[in-house]
Amino acid sequence: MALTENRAVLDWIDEMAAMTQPDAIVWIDGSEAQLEALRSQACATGELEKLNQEKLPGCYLHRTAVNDVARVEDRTFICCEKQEDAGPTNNWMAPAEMYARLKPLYTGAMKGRTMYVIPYSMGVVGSPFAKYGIELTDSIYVVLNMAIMTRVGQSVLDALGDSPDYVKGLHAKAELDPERRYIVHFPQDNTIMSVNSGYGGNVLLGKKCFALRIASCLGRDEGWMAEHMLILGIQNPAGEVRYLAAAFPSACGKTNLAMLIPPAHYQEKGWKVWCVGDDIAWLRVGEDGRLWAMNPEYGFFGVAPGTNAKSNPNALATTRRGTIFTNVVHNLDDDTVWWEGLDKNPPEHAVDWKGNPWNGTVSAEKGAHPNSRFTAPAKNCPCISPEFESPRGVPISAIVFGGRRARTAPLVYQSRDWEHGVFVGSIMASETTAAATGAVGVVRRDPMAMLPFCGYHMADYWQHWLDMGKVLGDKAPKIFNVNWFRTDDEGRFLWPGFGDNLRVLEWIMKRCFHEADAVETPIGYEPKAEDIDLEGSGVDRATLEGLLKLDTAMWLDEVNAIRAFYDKFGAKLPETLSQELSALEARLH
Ligand SMILES: Nc1nc2c(ncn2[C@@H]2O[C@H](COP(=O)(O)OP(=O)(O)OP(=O)(O)O)[C@@H](O)[C@H]2O)c(=O)[nH]1
Ligand SMILES: O=C([O-])CC(=O)C(=O)O
Ligand SMILES: [Mn+2]
Repeated sequence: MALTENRAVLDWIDEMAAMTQPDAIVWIDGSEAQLEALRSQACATGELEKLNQEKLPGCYLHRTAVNDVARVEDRTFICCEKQEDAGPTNNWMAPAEMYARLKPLYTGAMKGRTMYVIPYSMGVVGSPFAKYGIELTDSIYVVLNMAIMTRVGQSVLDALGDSPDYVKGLHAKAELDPERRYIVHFPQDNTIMSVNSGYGGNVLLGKKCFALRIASCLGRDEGWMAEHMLILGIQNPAGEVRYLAAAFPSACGKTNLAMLIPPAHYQEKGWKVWCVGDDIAWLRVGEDGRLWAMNPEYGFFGVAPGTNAKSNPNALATTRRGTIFTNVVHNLDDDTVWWEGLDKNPPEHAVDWKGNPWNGTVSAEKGAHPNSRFTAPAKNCPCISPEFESPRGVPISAIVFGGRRARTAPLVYQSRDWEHGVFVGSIMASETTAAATGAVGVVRRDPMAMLPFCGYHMADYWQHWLDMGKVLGDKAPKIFNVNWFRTDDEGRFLWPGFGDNLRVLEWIMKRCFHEADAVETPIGYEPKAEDIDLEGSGVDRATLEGLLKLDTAMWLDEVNAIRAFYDKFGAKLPETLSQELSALEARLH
């Protein structure tokens, strides 16, 4: 039975059902009883496996198809009327053409299956900043993941009332055919269509599809920003909590930074880090003129490999109940899960992510997929911020950009002002990871970590950042860039990373509150080596100085690479950014 009388919703569902032809339609009301029944059903069909309920209560394992393990950027489209509005970094097709192409793929796709109707909210239900969506899917796995990642159910429909203002999402697994896989966004229609995939980033439509690609368009039109950013609060020994938002590309450390545990001597002094969000931030100018950030999500869809009791005990603790694991190792001895980097004891009797028998003590092959994930409730996180459910979010003092750069980028630098900071974000580059299909370890430009997620022309997006800076004026957050991934000649990381990153965040926060000095360099302001606390880090002063060092020749090459990248944007490139590039070049000479 329908859970709403909203005509716009009911008519759309009728239309989608007529096309996909499901045997039944089930509305997700958000009740635990309904979700539990779906879990049992998914276990009966093998879609989920129930794990050891003593060690991992409420936890389940799922495997995707072997050719469906990451976001597919080459099959992701932005379908606005004019190609120039999608820009050179997005795949584009005219909406009418794309609708026509998709129609046969969806026609009859749910025959013999059930269509689930998931009403969901990005943000606290009823808050003025929340936005609502409805996802139609034929996958129980999607329903159960959405119920962790977003707020779902009747309350969302009640808050929506009879408004037509919601984002439509249609997902069908179809044949899981990679040749006919499409992740498509129609910004003018607030519509998302995903077909032939069952991997989270492609099918949990509230996440990248809505909260970034569609929301970035809404933000442009409505004067706010949707960003691929974690949000965290840093409590200093005086008890003050200051917030920052940080954009790193996929699999470059957002979840880890968001849940950071301070080094021992920081803890002794009273430092604490609070997690508000680990992947997406919606940022608005508050009544006080400052920039406020809220996390529209309700859970974490985190990278499993590398997560362990030392690197990220908070993330690990978060995954110990109510979590769905995808494409990790199933340890048959005690019915738990394992992944590379969890500990040094890979299980002997296990099943790998492909579903094959696997013996971790002898196998040369990885047991978990490098992009295997956990879907865990945010409330499980031991350091979840008391402001997590605050409808207005938290005030942001610093914005931090970062990526994986083996050489060029120093450990940290501060931009000269907002405009220069936008430039710093626009020139971000990072070595690619397993979070998207394609080669790993290749340097690519990933402006503001939004290359795969910006729903419109990237140069217009940069202009939007510049415009936001004008509105914020002297209340704008300070903008920084970090790089935890610099390596020595043998390819070893020079910086310990993880909890030790707080040493850098401390300097960043002090800069925002005029409590620390800096050295001016051609690329921006860097810390004096003595202003980074190294006590207990295992890093010596010489190494730190190396981490902060600039190679002018390398940066001049970088200038050329940036110019070539900027050329792609033609006349739309904001004048301010080309001026910033020339100014950087002049300072380097
Ligand atoms: N060397 C080093 N590795 C790190 C650090 N932080 C995270 N990593 C590794 O980077 C990988 C990805 O980290 P995450 O925190 O999951 O990345 P993310 O940005 O949240 O990724 P998405 O969920 O794809 O957006 C993991 O294998 C981590 O172990 C760090 O400070 N130093
Ligand atoms: O969307 C996904 O698949 C996971 C994610 O957070 C990212 O890739 O940034
Ligand atoms: Mn992400």
